[in-house]
Amino acid sequence: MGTALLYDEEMTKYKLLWVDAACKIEVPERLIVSYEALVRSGLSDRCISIPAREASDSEILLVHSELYLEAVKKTPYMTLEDLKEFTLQFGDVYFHPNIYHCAKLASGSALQLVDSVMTGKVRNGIALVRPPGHHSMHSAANGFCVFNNVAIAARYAKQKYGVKRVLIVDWDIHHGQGVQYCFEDDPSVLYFSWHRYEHQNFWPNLRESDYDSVGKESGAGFNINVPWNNVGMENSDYLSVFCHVLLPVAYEFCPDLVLVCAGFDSAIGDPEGEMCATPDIFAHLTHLLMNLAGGKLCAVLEGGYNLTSLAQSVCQTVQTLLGDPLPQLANLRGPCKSAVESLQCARSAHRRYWSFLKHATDPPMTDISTKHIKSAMEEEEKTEMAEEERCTEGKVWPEPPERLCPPVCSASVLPDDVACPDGLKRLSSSKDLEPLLVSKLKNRFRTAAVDGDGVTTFSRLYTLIEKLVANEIRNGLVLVPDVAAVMMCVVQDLTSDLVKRVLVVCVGKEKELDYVTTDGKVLVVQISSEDSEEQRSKYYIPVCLKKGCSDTSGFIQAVLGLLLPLGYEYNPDLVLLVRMPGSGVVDSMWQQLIGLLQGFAKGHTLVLMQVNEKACMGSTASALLGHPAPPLQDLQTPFPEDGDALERLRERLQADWKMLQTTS
Ligand SMILES: NCCCNCCCCCC(O)(O)C(F)(F)F
Ligand SMILES: [Zn+2]
Repeated sequence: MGTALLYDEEMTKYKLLWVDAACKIEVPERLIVSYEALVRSGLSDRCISIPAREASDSEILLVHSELYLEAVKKTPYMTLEDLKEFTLQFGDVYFHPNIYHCAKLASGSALQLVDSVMTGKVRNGIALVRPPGHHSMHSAANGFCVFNNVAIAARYAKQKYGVKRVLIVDWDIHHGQGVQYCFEDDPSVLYFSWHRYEHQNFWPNLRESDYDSVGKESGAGFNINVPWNNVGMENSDYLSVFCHVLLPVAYEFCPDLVLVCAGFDSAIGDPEGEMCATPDIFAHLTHLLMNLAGGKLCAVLEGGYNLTSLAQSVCQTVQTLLGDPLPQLANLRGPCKSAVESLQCARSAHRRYWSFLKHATDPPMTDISTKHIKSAMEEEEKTEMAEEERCTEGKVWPEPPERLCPPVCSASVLPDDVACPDGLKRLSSSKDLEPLLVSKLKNRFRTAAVDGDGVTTFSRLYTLIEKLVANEIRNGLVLVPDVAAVMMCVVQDLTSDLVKRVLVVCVGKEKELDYVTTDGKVLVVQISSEDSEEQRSKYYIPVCLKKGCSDTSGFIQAVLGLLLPLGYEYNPDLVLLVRMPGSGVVDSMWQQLIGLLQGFAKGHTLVLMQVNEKACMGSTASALLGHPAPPLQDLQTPFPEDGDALERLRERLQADWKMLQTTS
């Protein structure tokens, strides 16, 4: 299934008609450069074009009052003076004779996108719209917004398709207070927003944008605010909040539909955000949401005012929606102190509502009243920091790297008597191994793993790895008689010259890994039921789940809160996913894991499985081919000892691995 693209040039046909410093950045070119970048890069041709339509009155009334709608209806007939007068009653927004028409098209586009996804016409999609929506309220326009496009879409999806749970992720740099007000008492809509806040010194300067606004009445726990109290946030800060706040809650919430308030003013170069995250971060933010709700994801444009970073960010988002390999994010150095404080506050504010956050620790007590003093000091500190160090609009950043699709998506190396799963390309050709390597294999493994056909298996396996590294193949599946033996061998010899860093994810445990490299060329994360007595090295991380890998709650918590942050920081060139026989891992969890690991090493994942587990080859192949993983159903509360152990493990490791930091 494809990716929908909604765009109508009619939505470029309104603009600011008078002088207003607050509104001058919201220009038609925002939409034009975004769409043109998609056309120039060939991405628009790969999307399924869906026409925009006007939202009807009843659809707009799902969120807004009749009073407000009737008032806006009059604006097309207003004189310039009337429009100015009408605008005065609202904040940081402007009206234009054609904005009502465009606002209906913007909301209608979001609804068209929901229809296309919910009817299965497409898997996911994006609507490039203006005016944006997330600030507009029941009876008020605000912050360039007239109708709340995403809030209307959420209500529409529930009403028309009986969607039970909607997740709204708002990565725009401003707080979508309109969305928060709309759903704050509604447990069926989980609203997550991060936003520049600076202790209430940044627009819209609302006390209720802080982390302690968690929702009201039955909606308590379903509103998550992560305030950024400094500018200059980077990729590490964004990913840390996804791994340690949003994703654990999102997986526990288990939404049927994901809507994204896709504002790109949170990218580097934007005059509003003044952040430093690069456009390719949106490739990963999108990817991390794509295994929720069976892949049903609707992104709707909100803000974004630096036309260069906006266009790049839109392309990065669309390329991920299309399933292209992800760019490697280099030198993630962990969240800054202010970000750790924000994420720790958000986690502790939500600890009582989400079992996946149960072990969050409280931030050191700094009562709110001292906050403005602190921020003044930080302000002082920042100005001391050389001005050019901070991100300003003049900031330059590298073009996002090209994300080439290898000619072959998924290859397999299987024993001759095992049928190849649909969609996988069987690798039979294999160049002969150097005799030296064969003899090394032979004398290292006297087991059957390296008898006659064993050498064939090895030579095919090495060929597969060479093709992965050469980006001729994206990922692969290998079935062998003895997984543990082959893994040891592959890892030892692999890191010779072929790849610089291998992330080995070992699911289940047969026996102690009797080697551990300490040079950092291999990072092993082993998830199993047995505790490993001692902590070997920074590069061997055993995660123990009391009930073993069949405990999906514990497993997904370890993946989100430990494996993902580690993987991002380690930034491997190859991921070796080893499924030990009898691990007991649940199929949907296995597919989720493969899906999430695609975020590393440009998707170069090599799955190693034992021949006697060939029954799960089908679901493995499906995940490797990029099909969305099935939702993790009815997740139980994780076992307290596992939650505690994970928290302790993070605290112990965070000195070496900055991305594990959740406590300041
Ligand atoms: N220096 C100019 C001050 C501007 N203050 C208003 C900012 C509005 C932001 C709107 C947005 O970006 O959140 C949306 F997504 F809605 F478009
Ligand atoms: Zn914004």
